[in-house]
Amino acid sequence: MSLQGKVALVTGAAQGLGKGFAEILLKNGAKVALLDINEAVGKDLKSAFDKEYGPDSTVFLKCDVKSDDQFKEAFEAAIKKFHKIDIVCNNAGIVDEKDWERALATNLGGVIRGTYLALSYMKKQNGGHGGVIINVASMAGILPLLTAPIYTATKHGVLGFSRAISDLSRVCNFGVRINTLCPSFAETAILSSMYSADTVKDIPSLQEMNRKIINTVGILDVSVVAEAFLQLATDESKNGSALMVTKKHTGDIPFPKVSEDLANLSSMLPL
Ligand SMILES: NC(=O)C1=CN([C@@H]2O[C@H](COP(=O)(O)OP(=O)(O)OC[C@H]3O[C@@H](n4cnc5c(N)ncnc54)[C@H](O)[C@@H]3O)[C@@H](O)[C@H]2O)C=CC1
Ligand SMILES: CC/C=C\C[C@H](O)[C@H](O)/C=C/C=C/C=C\C=C\C(=O)C/C=C\CCC(=O)O
Repeated sequence: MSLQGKVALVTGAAQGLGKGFAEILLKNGAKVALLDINEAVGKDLKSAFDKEYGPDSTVFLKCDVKSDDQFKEAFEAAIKKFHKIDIVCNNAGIVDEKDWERALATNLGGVIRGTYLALSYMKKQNGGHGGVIINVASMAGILPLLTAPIYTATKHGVLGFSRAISDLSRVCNFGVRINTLCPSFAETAILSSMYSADTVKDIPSLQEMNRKIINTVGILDVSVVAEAFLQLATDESKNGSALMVTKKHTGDIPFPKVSEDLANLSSMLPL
């Protein structure tokens, strides 16, 4: 699928991975609504993008993904500006092991809200013309990160929700592909939480453990994660995929699809 003339909406777009996703979309000819809770950094990014891609290629919309109202208003503003939405990337995420309800509402709640809103505008049954949703989980959505149990739980939730809703979208012919991105550690501001999160900051042995984990698995460039994101957005065979991105390789996680699950239901359940 070519991105020329397509319209994307990216949450948590002001910096880090979200900024990388927005930039690769712009480079490939899409227009992008940049949603973020951080207005100052988001507006600065919009100004930088204006110089590179022209002022009509992006819009910055202040939006807290924990708020139903703000999220809906942002979708409406994006559609008012660009007249449609083809691609939604639910990327906003935080580490907060202390205020775990905030972490849950942002990382998992934000993805659920964003996915349902995107479907309500894009699915064919509502008069939409289809599209693609990319939800950002993490390798911590597949493996347990013992130094961040809340973060791990939210990302396992993102992966489980995205797999189920993508199967639903396929079975109900919504016309919307839903894929999940599972990157390993990437070079962004969130990495500082490895040493400052409430689970680790007072426990030197856990900080040391984090250091060892990172030294072992390495840190990805944002550009590598952005390339994987681009694959999920443009490759129309990716429908219900969960793409793992590590220093060693980028590849689909071989989960069974719902049809296979149903065919094997009797062998999977203790009936
Ligand atoms: N950097 C990494 O090592 C990895 C990050 N991820 C995930 O990628 C996503 C992006 O993270 P990074 O770019 O690394 O972090 P980051 O901290 O650099 O950027 C996160 C962005 O999300 C925004 N944000 C936070 N709460 C928000 C809210 N309630 N509403 C709207 N925007 C909000 C922030 O203002 C910031 O611009 C997160 O979901 C994170 O969990 C996944 C795997 C690896
Ligand atoms: C407190 C956490 C702070 C930041 C973490 C990040 O946001 C990120 O989401 C967490 C990433 C967790 C990664 C966990 C494990 C990573 C493992 C690997 O990269 C390697 C694993 C398998 C290798 C298989 C292969 O590449 O062939």
